[in-house]
Amino acid sequence: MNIKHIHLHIIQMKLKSPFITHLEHVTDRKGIILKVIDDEGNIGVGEAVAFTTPWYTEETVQTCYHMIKDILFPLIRQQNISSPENVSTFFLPVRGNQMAKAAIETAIWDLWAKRENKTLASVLGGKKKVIEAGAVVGASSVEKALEQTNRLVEKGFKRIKVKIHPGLDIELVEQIRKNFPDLLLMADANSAYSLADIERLKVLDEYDLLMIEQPLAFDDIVQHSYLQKEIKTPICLDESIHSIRDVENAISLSSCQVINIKIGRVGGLNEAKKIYQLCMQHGLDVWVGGMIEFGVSRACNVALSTLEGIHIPGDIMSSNHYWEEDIIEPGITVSNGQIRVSDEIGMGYQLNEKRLQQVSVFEEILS
Ligand SMILES: O=C(O)CCC(=O)c1ccccc1C(=O)O
Ligand SMILES: [Mg+2]
Repeated sequence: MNIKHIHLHIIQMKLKSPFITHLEHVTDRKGIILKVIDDEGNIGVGEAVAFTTPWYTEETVQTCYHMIKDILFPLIRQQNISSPENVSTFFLPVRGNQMAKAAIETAIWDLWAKRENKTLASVLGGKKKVIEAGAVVGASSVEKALEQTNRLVEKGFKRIKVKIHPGLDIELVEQIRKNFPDLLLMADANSAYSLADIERLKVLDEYDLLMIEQPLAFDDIVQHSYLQKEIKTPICLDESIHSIRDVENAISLSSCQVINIKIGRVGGLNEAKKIYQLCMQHGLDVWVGGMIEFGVSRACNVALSTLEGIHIPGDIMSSNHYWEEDIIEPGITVSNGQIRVSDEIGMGYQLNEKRLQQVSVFEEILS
C-alpha cells in the first residue's frame, strides 16, 4: 500500500448546546477530516480530534495541520506500507503529536479494511455486534446537570459520566445518586483537584461511583498512586496516558484501576489495541473515551469498542447528540443505550460529501 495524496479539510460546526467543563466551554468545534488516497485511487478517511486551543492536551487544530502537512505526510508519502500496524514506525522520528499521527493512522486502517473488503471492527479483531453507549454531562449547575441526566436516562443510557470540579461536585453527585440509585455513574474531573483536596475526594468516595476519571494533574502518574491508596473508588486515567509506556508505569505504581483509551490521545489504533491488550493481561478495565468528535472519529471508537473485554460503556453518543447534522451517513444512532455495529466495510459509514463541503472552512490536497 502506497499513499499518494492526502486531501485535508478543516471543518467547523456549532454544538447544539455548549459542553461545559471547568477548563473550557465548548460551543463551536473545529476539526480536521482527511482522506488518504493510495496509488489505485482507494480512499481511507480519518479525523484529527484536537481542539482549537490546548485546554485538554497540547495539540490544536493548527498544530495538527502543520504536523500532518509538513512533517508526517512527507514521512509516509510513496512509502510501501505493508500493514496499518506499521504506520507508527514511520512516525518514530517524531516526538508526541499523537492526535496528528492518529488522524493519518486511522485513515490508513480504514483504507486497509476497505482494500481487504472487511469492516474496521473485524480487522481490529473485534467480535461484538452491539456495543454499549454512554453519555456525558458537562453542565454549569446542579440543576442543569440533573435535567440533562434525566433526559439521557429517559433515552435509555445506562451509564452517565458527569464533569466535576471543586464547588460543583459533592452536591451534584449526591443529587444524581439520590434520583438514580442504580445508575452506572462516574465523574470526570479533568485534573481539577490536587492531593490537598483529599478530604473532598473522600466524601465523593461514598457515592458508589463506577470510577473517578483524572482527578489529579494532567501529566501525573505518581500522585494518582498515592490517591488510589486513600480511596476505594477506582481511579481512571485519561490525560496522563499517551502511550503503552504510560500504562506500564501506571500499572507498576498502581496509579489506577481503569484506563480511558482515546485513539487520538495515544497516536492511533495500533497503540490503542496494544494498550487494550496490556490492560486485559493485568486485569485493568478499559473503555473508549470521547472527544466531542465528528462521525469519523466516532466510527473508529465504535469499531474499537467491539473488542471483547471492553464492557464498560464508552463516551459514545449518537451523531445527533452534539450535531444538527453529522458528516457521516447514516449518522450513528443509539437505541436503548446501545449501538448496533455497522457491517459495511471500512469504518462502517460513508462520508456525507455534501455536508462535508457545507462545513469546510479550508481545504488542501497534498501530493
Ligand atoms: O465526547 C464526549 O461526549 C465527551 C467526552 C469528554 O468528557 C471529553 C471531551 C473533550 C475533551 C476531554 C474529555 C474527557 O474525557 O476528559
Ligand atoms: Mg476525561
